[in-house]
Amino acid sequence: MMAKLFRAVIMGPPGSGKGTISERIAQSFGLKHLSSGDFLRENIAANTEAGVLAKTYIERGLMVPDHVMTRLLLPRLEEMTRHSWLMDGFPCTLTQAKALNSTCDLDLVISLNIPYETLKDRLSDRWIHPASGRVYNMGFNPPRVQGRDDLSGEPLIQHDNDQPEALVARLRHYKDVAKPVIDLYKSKGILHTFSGTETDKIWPYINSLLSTKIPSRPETDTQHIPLP
Ligand SMILES: Nc1ncnc2c1ncn2[C@@H]1O[C@H](COP(=O)(O)OP(=O)(O)OP(=O)(O)O)[C@@H](O)[C@H]1O
Ligand SMILES: O=c1ccn([C@@H]2O[C@H](COP(=O)(O)OP(=O)(O)O)[C@@H](O)[C@H]2O)c(=O)[nH]1
Repeated sequence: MMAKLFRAVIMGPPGSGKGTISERIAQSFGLKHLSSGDFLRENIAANTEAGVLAKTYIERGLMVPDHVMTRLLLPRLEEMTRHSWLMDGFPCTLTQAKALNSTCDLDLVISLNIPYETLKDRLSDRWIHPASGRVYNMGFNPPRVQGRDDLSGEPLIQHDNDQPEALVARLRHYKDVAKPVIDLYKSKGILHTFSGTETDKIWPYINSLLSTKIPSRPETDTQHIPLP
């Protein structure tokens, strides 16, 4: 008999380790790691109508409007009827959370609470492979060849909005928009918050929580796939 499907969301400010932890969860528990950022990048690369629109916001360092995000993501999530998944980067706002709520019942929400100094240090040293969204950090998980993506060998870049000058505003914005979302999930009794400065120390707690919720691996495919 197939195990019950599991739906989870991971939230946290920029640099809190959502992508890093999502990869570990995907590998350990066989959930599909869905990333709003990867999905937007794919739509931009494919020049879809929504992708072209989203690009105009992302290029200016702005969030993509709620109606564009929900129109893009919800139909894709509805198609994922046979998979357990972990969503990273969505919902970001209360409007997005309410829209997601009307589409599916979440089992669990992970919220990461990481000190500002840690976020600043990590992001000022974050290197990204733009085509895939793979992230590196020169201390924590450096690429095999400096400045190059491990799989494609293509150059890595840094985002201007990861630098300390832009970070304060991004964090303030995150706090404002995330608070009502966190309150919503708290009131539903599905919110689990993890605090700390190192993913390696937080990970065992997340791992043991998920082990109580997902008794056996629901699927064998451990690949990180962007949404179909
Ligand atoms: N749920 C969302 N709502 C609105 N805009 C979004 C959402 N998810 C992603 N975006 C947009 O896509 C961009 C890229 O997202 P992505 O999550 O890859 O990177 P990011 O902004 O560097 O986030 P983080 O620093 O948390 O990893 C964001 O900067 C934002 O403009
Ligand atoms: O314990 C950790 C976890 C993450 N990172 C790095 O911090 C940056 C932000 O992590 P991620 O992209 O996973 O965070 P997100 O923005 O998705 O929350 C990346 O360069 C990671 O390599 C780190 O240095 N130490």
